[in-house]
Amino acid sequence: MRIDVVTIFPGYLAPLREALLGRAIEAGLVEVAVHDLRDWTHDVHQAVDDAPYGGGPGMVMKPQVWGEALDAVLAADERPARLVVPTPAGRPFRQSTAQAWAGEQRLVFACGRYEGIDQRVVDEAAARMPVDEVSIGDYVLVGGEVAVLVMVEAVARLLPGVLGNPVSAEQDSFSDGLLEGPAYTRPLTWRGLSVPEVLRSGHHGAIARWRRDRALERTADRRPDLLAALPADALDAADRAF
Ligand SMILES: COc1ccc2nc(C(=O)O)sc2c1
Repeated sequence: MRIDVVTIFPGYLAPLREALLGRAIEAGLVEVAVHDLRDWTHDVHQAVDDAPYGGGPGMVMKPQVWGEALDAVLAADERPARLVVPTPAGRPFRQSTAQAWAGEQRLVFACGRYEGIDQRVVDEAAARMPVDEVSIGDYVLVGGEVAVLVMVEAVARLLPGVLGNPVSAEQDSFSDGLLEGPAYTRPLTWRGLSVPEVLRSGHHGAIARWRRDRALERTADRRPDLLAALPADALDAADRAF
């Protein structure tokens, strides 16, 4: 997969080259290119925004600059791309979104700032490629860059070879519709708190059952909406007995 990010703050995306994802890039498992939107300005002030039609607070990012930038970035690689535009007005970004995007050959992220990007940029792009306007949560950031860091990590960790243990991704929170339960490691007792006995029993069936019960318990307590959204056949008799 190739990932392109267009932004007026390229430095915001530096964390993409750290740790696990940085190693994946070095290993060639994923390609990441970050582009400075101002490279496609032509005036001395490198203007990327202007006042909104209809009035109102803040500024809107200019369509001409974005149009030239996306044309150039898309032309840099022949692989078909999905354009992703982070926005507070977007559809929710979920694990299912990350799983769907992990199958893409190419993702191009357009990071807005100010009051956002002129809508015609999205509308014009949608005539030639898939476009997703997405939000990472019910809060408002200052720009799209942090949302891109979140989404790129969520997608990249699903790509073959990126995670050391692929089973981890299969046992994530949300992968089975439930939140993950508690996890423990050594020492056996820490500040008077001990690891649940069942986890030391070596009884794999009992351990699996305990873990499932803790996941159900935590999901019911913290995200009852996820429990309600589970397909009818997702819970077996033992789950229902819990
Ligand atoms: C202007 O660009 C923005 C501003 C806020 C914002 N908030 C997001 C979110 O997902 O919460 S994406 C995003 C993009």
